Amino acid sequence: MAAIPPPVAAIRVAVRRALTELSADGPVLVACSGGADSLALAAAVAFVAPRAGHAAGLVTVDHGLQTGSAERAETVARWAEQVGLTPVEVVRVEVAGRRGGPEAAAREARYQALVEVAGRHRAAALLTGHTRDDQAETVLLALARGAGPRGLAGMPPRRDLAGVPLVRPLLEISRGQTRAACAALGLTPWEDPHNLDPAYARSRVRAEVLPVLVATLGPGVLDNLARTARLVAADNAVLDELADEALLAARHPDGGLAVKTLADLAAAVRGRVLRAWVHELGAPPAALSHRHLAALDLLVTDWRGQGAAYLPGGLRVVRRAGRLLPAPDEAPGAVDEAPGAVPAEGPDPAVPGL
Ligand SMILES: Nc1ncnc2c1ncn2[C@@H]1O[C@H](COP(=O)(O)OP(=O)(O)OP(=O)(O)O)[C@@H](O)[C@H]1O
Repeated sequence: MAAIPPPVAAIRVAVRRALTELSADGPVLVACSGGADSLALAAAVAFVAPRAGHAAGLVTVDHGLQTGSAERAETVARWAEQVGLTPVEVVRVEVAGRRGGPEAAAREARYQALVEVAGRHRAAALLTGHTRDDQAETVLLALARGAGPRGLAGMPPRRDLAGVPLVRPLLEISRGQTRAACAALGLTPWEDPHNLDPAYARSRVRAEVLPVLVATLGPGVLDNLARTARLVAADNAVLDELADEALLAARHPDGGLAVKTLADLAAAVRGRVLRAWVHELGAPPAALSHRHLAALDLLVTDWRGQGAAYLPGGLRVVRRAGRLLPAPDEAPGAVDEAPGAVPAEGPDPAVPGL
C-alpha cells in the first residue's frame, strides 16, 4: 500500500481529532469555497468521517460577485458528490444592499446562508478551513489595530454561530500543507482573486507583510503568532470567568451596577464587566470602541461629577446614587455629587469623538 503523503495524513489527523470532540449527532458540514484550505479539509472529512461514524456533507456559497462563480460552485458540488459527501448544497446569496464594505457584506451573507443550511440539516458542526496562516494574519491585524487581548486571541477552534457549532479543525495546519495535500490528491484548488487584491488589508498582510516577517525573523514566526493566539485565549478565558462572577456581584435590582464593586476590581476584569454589561444594554459590539469603554471606566475611576458616557446605539450611561445606570433621557442634576464636581452636561471632554 502506498504511503499516505505527510500533509494529507496531518490534515486527516486534525480532522479526526475535531470529529471526536463533537458531542451532537447529525452530519458535519464542510463550508467549502473550493480554495486549497477548505478543499483539503473537505477531502479529509470525506475520508475520515465515515470511518469515525459521522455523516458528512458540504455547502458552497456562490456570492455572485465574479464571473464564473456559479460554475465554480457547481464544480465543487459535483466533486463533493463524487467523493461521497452528502448532503451537498450550493447556496446563492445576495451581497448587494447589505451594510459595510463588500468583504464584510459577503461574509455576513455567507455565514447567514451556512447557518441556515446547517440548521436545516441539524448539523453536529459546520467546519471551516481556516489555517494557522489565517490565524497568524488575524493576530497581526489585531495587533496593528490595537485590538487588545480579545483580538489577539484570534479565531477560536470552536464557537457557537447562531446555535450551530462552528469548528475550525485546521488552525494548526499551514497553508503550505493544504496546498501540498491538494496537489498530492490531484485536486486543483480555486484561486480566489480577492486573496490577491491589495485593496484588502488581509491580502496585503498575506502577500507582503508575512513573507517579510518570515524572511527576517525566520520560518517559526507563523507558528509563534498562532501560539500567541492560543496563549492569550487561555488567559482571556480565565479573565472572562472572573468578569462573569464580578458582573453578578455588581448587579443592582434596578438594572444598574454598583460603583463600589466595580472600583474594587482589577482593571482587566472591570473592562470586561463593562463590555459585557453594555452589550446586554444593546450597544452593537462592532461599534463599541476602546474610547467608549474608557469613558465608562472614568465614571468609576475618575469621578468628577462628569456627564454621561455616550455609547453606540444611542445609549448613555450615567453615574447616579453610587451606581452606573443606563439613561435614556438627559436628567441634569440627578447624578452623583462629587467634590468640586463639574456639572453633568454632555460627553466627557477627555474622550474626544464621543
Ligand atoms: N464561498 C464559500 N462557500 C463556503 N464556504 C466558504 C466560502 N468562502 C469561504 N468559506 C469558508 O470560510 C473559510 C475561510 O475563508 P477565507 O476566504 O477567509 O479563507 P481562505 O484561506 O481563502 O480559505 P479557502 O482556501 O478555503 O478559500 C474557508 O476555508 C471556508 O471554510
